[in-house]
Amino acid sequence: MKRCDILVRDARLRGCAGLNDIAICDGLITAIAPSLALTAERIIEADGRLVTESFANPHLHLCKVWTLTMMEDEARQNYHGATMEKAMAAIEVASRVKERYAESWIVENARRAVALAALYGNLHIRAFADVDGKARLEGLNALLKVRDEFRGIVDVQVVAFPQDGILREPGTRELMREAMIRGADVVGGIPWIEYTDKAAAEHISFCFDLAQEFDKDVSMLLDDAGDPGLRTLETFAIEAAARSWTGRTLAHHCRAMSQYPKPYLHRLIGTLLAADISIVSDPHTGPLHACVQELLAEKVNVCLGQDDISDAYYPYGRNNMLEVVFLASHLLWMMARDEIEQLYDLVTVNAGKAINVPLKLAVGSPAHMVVLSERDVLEAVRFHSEPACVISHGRLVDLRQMRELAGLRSV
Ligand SMILES: Nc1ccnc(=O)[nH]1
Repeated sequence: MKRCDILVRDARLRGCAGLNDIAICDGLITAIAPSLALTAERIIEADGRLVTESFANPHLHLCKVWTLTMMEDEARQNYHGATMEKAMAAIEVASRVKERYAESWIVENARRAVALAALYGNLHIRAFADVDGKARLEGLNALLKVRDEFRGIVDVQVVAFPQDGILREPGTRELMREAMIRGADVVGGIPWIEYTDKAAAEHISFCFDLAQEFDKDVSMLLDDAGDPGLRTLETFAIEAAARSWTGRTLAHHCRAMSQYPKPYLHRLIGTLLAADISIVSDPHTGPLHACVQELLAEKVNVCLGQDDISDAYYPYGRNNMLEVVFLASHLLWMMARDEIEQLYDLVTVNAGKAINVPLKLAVGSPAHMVVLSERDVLEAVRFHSEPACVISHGRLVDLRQMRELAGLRSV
């Protein structure tokens, strides 16, 4: 009888009647069919439980995780709000912590957050490291280290992120370039916080120059406040199309979109589709959101992110993407059965596409998957509990070790 590395028996798959076996060999899914006649190094009895591709988090400020406790009490009230003032206040409070930035403690915090991600089957993270005069390259160096530690378990894409702006902050251009030389995976940006539209356009143009020079994807936080006058998403989309950076750009937040006049929104959606831009919305750090339903209806690739874990912007979070779906389901009032299924796609297939990681439970795909404890998507979202098994790159993740690294007691 033929042999494979891992055989998952009697898995329930989304959209499939009956149960299937899944064979994994050399990191790939090699067969999916009922009752496969194979032996394996490891056999996992799914026993009718739901098995899907693993989760991805396309937006996490990983250098800031667990910095909330480093802030004074009064500053902790400044969570992200709908207004420009509140958004800027959170950035300002977070920025004070950065004077104390040191690679050593950021590594420890980030390790804990990435281990939590592994526990929840969240195996691909686009992780932002602040790159500016205060943070210097401490956060970036820390995240590069953690990326290497978790290689093969959780894939971390490190984004060089000019949190305080580029034109506003002299010296940031040089730091961004140095970050790319040191091995950052993605060029980040935040043009909406520059002082003028002209400066925002220059910010975007600088980031694309860097991305083209280093052949990297671009991820930008855009229009992150409830002001319909913020329109850097459009400038970003036009630039992406002009440079043929098709499918290589991800737009984060875009909250202002919820207040755009409808005719402008529809024109904008056309521009997004032309450049194949993905949009990630983070339900936790609301209250305003990109127009998720409208974008989905027009076939824009939308996904959901975790954004923050216990920092100036958001006090909770644990890298559990089913928890993100649970919250999004309430905030977006997407609770019909087909809508819950759609939300599940936003943290699996769509999230993977947004960060250029193919996540699909199909023959020939890399074997990144979760064996959940529940039997269907509705129950999985209801409980948003830890998967029973997590497989990354065709290998079983040691969940006991991940619990330890995450600082949780073993059960
Ligand atoms: N939610 C956010 C976290 C970090 N930086 C931001 O600008 N926003």
